[in-house]
Amino acid sequence: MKPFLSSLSHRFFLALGGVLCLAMLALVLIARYQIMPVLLEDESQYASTELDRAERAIGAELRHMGRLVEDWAWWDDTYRFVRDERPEYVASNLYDSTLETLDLSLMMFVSAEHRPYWIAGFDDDGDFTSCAGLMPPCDWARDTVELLLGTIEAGLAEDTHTRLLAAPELALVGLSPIYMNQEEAPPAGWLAMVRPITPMWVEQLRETTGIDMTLETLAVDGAPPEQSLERLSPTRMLASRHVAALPATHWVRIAADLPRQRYQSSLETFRFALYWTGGVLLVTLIVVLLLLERMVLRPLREFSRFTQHLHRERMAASTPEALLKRRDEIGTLAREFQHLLEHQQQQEADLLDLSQHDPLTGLANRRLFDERLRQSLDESLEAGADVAVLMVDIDHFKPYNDHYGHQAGDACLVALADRMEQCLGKQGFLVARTGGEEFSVVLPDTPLDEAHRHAEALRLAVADLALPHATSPSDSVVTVSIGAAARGTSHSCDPAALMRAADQALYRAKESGRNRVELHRRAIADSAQG
Ligand SMILES: Nc1nc2c(ncn2[C@@H]2O[C@H](COP(=O)(O)OP(=O)(O)OP(=O)(O)O)[C@@H](O)[C@H]2O)c(=O)[nH]1
Repeated sequence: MKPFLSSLSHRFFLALGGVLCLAMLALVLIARYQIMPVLLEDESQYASTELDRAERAIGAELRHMGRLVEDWAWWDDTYRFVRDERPEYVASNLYDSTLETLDLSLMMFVSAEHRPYWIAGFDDDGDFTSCAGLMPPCDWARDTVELLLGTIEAGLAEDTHTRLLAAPELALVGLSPIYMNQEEAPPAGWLAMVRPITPMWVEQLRETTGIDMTLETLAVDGAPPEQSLERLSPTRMLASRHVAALPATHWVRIAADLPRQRYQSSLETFRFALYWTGGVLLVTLIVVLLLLERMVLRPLREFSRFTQHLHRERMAASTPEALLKRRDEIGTLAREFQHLLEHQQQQEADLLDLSQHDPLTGLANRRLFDERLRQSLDESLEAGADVAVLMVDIDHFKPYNDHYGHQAGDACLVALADRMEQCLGKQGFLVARTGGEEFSVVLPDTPLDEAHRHAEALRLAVADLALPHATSPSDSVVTVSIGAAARGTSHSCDPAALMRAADQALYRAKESGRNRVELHRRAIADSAQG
């Protein structure tokens, strides 16, 4: 089985998949370390703004409280009342419906000597009590009264002063010095008003601000963190802020339950962008792979199939037309490959030609002659036909060479080869140069007598060339001696035996004076039989 990575498409798939994963990882990291912190910071600012609004709303209530306490404190009747000059003040002003109307749980008049002068308010059971000082039945107000007296003594209430009260109950407190016509100090006393922070009051604040807030008391040593943000769920968060209150060790915690709408919508937008980016990258990956498959891999596979076919079949095939026609790099490669292929095929043909032909005369060489003779013998045996061979040898060629030179000897060989080719080659017989000055001819489907006629014609044709041979002891021109043998239909023999028979006939021709044809008429024995 081929390894997975040996395929280009697999490698591209892995590489592009890797790029896709890296891109997605980069997006996730950007989201985690760049976008999310910005979103969370934006959310913190939103929470801070909402807490500011809540605090401003409470501040507005406190200012309203301040104006109310000032109105009463700077009223002449109040001034005279705390100076013991208007005893009917209590009966005409300090009754339960007054406090109910003003939404107060306690009103306290303090004398210039910092003593509770008059206390009016609702006790823990909601009963209205009114007392000339801190005494029964106004004992329920002791803690608040002492806390407020302490504040006045600490000099905090030289001007109108409002604070949140955290204990003993959650309330708004307004303190103001009592003056006649807003004259300057010393004041005739102080007036304190306490407005309880009831669930209804908080509900009103929620409606006014649109913020789902709660207020609660917190008693801690030291200052609590000014602001905190707790993300309760993907959709809700709890922002809280601590506001200083009375007594000094206490704080009022404003907690706002806020929607995480902005964060959620930003997150949604980002997720949308992320999914789209991922989707686009994925589609790009698929398109790139498809294009790669179509434009590169498929032609390459076709090319590879072609070369495998070429290798297997060893045939003179041509590169597929579709590849040759391409205008891209693969087309260039295919055309270059085709040039190489043609060049190689040409070289192979040249080599084959060289390996089968004699370079001097261009005739078939011994290798091709042997091959063709064996083929002719096999075919004629099946067809029941004769096969004849001629062995042709130039007479006295050594003296020719010696006299005219080797080059002239070569020219003589070429001239004789041409003549033999004209004489017999044109008739379809294979003429071969099988030795230095020796030629052989194979004559398929030719009985010995007919071979004799061809041999005789050849001998005369050579003599007709009239190539002068001044040093020949037997003639004045170049002549040849020919030995002929044939394998009849009645018996079989191997090529060597047939050639030996022809050679014996040639020997006799030489012995008998040369420039003649001799036939081997006896039965030819196979080489194996000796
Ligand atoms: N020029 C040339 N001479 C060749 C070539 N091949 C063989 N020869 C010569 O052919 C001659 C053959 O001589 P021999 O075999 O002695 O016989 P011959 O002189 O032809 O005499 P007979 O065959 O008996 O008639 C030698 O001198 C070789 O050098 C060749 O390619 N070119």
